[in-house]
Amino acid sequence: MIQQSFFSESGEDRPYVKGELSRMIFHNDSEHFSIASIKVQETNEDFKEKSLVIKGHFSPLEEGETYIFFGQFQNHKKFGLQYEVEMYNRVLPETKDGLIMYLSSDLFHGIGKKTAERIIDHLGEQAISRILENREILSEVPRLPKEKADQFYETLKEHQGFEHIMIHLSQYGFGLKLSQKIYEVFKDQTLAIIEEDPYQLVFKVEGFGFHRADEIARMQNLNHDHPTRIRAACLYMLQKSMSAGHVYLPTEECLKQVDQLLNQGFEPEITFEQLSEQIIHLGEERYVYVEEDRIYLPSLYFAENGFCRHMKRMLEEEVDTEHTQADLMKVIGEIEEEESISYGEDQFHAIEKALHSKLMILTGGPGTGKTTVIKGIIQSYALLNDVSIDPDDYKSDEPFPFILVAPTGRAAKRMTESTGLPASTIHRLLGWDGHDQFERNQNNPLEGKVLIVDEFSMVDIWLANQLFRAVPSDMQVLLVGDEDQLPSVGPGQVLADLLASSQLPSVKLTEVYRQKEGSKIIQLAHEIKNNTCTRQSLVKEHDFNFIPAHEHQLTELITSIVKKAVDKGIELKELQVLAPMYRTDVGIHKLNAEIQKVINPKHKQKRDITFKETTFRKGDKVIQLVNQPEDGVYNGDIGEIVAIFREEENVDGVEQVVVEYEGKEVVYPKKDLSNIMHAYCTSIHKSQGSEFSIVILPVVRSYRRMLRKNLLYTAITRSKQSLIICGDRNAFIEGIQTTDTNLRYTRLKEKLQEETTHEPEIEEEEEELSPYDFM
Ligand SMILES: Nc1ncnc2c1ncn2[C@@H]1O[C@H](COP(=O)(O)OP(=O)(O)OP(=O)(O)O)[C@@H](O)[C@H]1O
Repeated sequence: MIQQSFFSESGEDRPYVKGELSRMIFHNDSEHFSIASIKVQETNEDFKEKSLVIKGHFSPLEEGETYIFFGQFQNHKKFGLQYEVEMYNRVLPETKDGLIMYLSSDLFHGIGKKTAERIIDHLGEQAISRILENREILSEVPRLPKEKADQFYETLKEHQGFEHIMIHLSQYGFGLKLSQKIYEVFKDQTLAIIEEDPYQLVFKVEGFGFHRADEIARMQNLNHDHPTRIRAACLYMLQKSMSAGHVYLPTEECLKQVDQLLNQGFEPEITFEQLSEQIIHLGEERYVYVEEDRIYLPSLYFAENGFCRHMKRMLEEEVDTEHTQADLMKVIGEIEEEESISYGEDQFHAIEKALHSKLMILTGGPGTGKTTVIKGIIQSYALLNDVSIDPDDYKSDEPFPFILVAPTGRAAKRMTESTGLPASTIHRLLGWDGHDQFERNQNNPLEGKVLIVDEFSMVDIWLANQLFRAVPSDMQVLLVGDEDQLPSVGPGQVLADLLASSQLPSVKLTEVYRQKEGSKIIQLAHEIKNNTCTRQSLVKEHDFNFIPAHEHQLTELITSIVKKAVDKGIELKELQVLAPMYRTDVGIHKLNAEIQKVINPKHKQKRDITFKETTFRKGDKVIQLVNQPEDGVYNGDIGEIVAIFREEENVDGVEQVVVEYEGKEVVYPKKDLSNIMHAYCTSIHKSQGSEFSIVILPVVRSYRRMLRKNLLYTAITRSKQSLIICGDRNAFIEGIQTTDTNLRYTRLKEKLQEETTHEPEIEEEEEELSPYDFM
């Protein structure tokens, strides 16, 4: 019995170990991760032992069966030598007699020795792989009734199909993990589908890119004008545009981009008619929604229309108040006395308007009193409606009337600190499951009287729709934000569109109160906002300094500033270097590496671990890069590495890094270290919603492509006490004079202004993909 190779070049030269599976030790369904032990029969590796533990991403294998495993040895400190499997193959009998014995075994009910002989006689020694590729050939076997043939095929597929498919997929260069994912979608149709139309991978397998499918198609000599190639390209372009913040693509733009993508180096060119025809087809199949001259991915189409409908629903309602203007004046007077404050005219107006509006937007730059107004609204509402603002006064089944939320954990924390009331992230409020389900929706709406959303500029169209799906019509909502900050990372520019539509009551606070306390940072922010900032504005003050530096001096300058601050006892979490780009000579990666060298250098008593090109060390400041709700950490959270464990020091037998995020510890097995990076320097985009005592901001010419007013404004407004800008004054001034021309394609403003909203043709619940699936 030796291995039957289904494919001639399945890697005879590759290192392998062949053996009988003696025991499955472990299997994790969601990760498709298995550990098993085998009795070794043969190997081309330098290994003389009789048994071996193998591990990798494969489904449970059958005990007693023989397999050939391709992979590599790993020396596990605790468990010794193990084999990490990259690919495997069940060993089938190769001789005719062996095959007959196998097919007539108990495994295949109703196939006796005679039938097995006939199968091999007619289909040859490659019978198994031939049948798996095309079940119809079983009809060539005489005296094999269809029913029996079907049953035989099903059993064969169950036992051989999966592995057969996995081997085939590995030949396309897919790893076991991706192959599993593909198999889960197409099951036994996998190979047929990929061979006929690899672009189905783009449609059906989450995250599968167009270019990869295109490569497979090329290997299969598929025509460059194959209809699904055109459709997949269109879908790909829409997904790409969504990552750039667009909610839709104008048809013409989409056609242009698809044309560029598809016609590179191909003759004859795919015509405009062919492209249009396939877009119509995509629309019919509901992979896209075409609305006039706009093309949407379905989830964004529903989000934009849904959000717009919710806005209109809220605006149709009146606020049910019985209090008079005199009542309001009285309670505001009481609050002013208690808080020793005298509200400015626009602040008073904001409080009054919010109390009378179902839905209102409050905007304003730093220090204009947005938080002061939020507190004023809550206090006035409580006094006028005779409700308590102490959560402890409410029984567990009695909802607290005020719901305070923000898009990020840090912004929510700041809200709690400034108002003294509980605040959470929007995701948590809505009971997000970490994928695409939200516990709260129109069938299970939020409970409370007043919803206040801070940092609303960071909320994308998709989250905005999810939030308002859960807002009942009798709730009052206040959206708070600063329109001059960067738009949301996700698609849309919801706050800007709402303001531009002029359909919602809004109040803009302009008078700066914190400036009165002598803050140059706030003054600078407002000068940038009002386009009045000049070189003269950049003079040194007690909380601000612009240190000129050439590009080649920058890294050294920044590391020395950080070092001095740390030596003075300033905590790392209070100090943040912010930069716009990752990969230049003075980019985020380089700055992180250099600062680490100075602040947390290699030390024999400090453990470290290297993952890809990064060395993480105990004491390093790190940032979480993805949402990990199961561990309570989210994209943008900053923490510190507090421990590094070796394989032999923990029950999981893998190297681990422990990061502490404000009192909460999260353990990362080595393979998950791509979820974090150093955070001595972070991107300005990631800093949205956070504040730091000290901000150090490098601004140099090589960042030019990124330097924009809203980006620099966002960076500057992150600093609370001290702002140090290092670099080139001219680059800075040019940056703040450059407005973002990368306009986002959204239709929200116009839709809000239209009297009726386009009704989706199918229910929102039918959505399958969310924009986050592509990000
Ligand atoms: N009417 C007022 N009279 C006196 N001080 C005020 C007034 N309004 C606000 N302030 C003070 O100005 C400072 C900034 O106010 P607040 O924190 O409410 O502004 P903000 O817009 O929320 O600022 P940021 O966006 O920077 O957090 C606070 O110290 C606050 O107490």
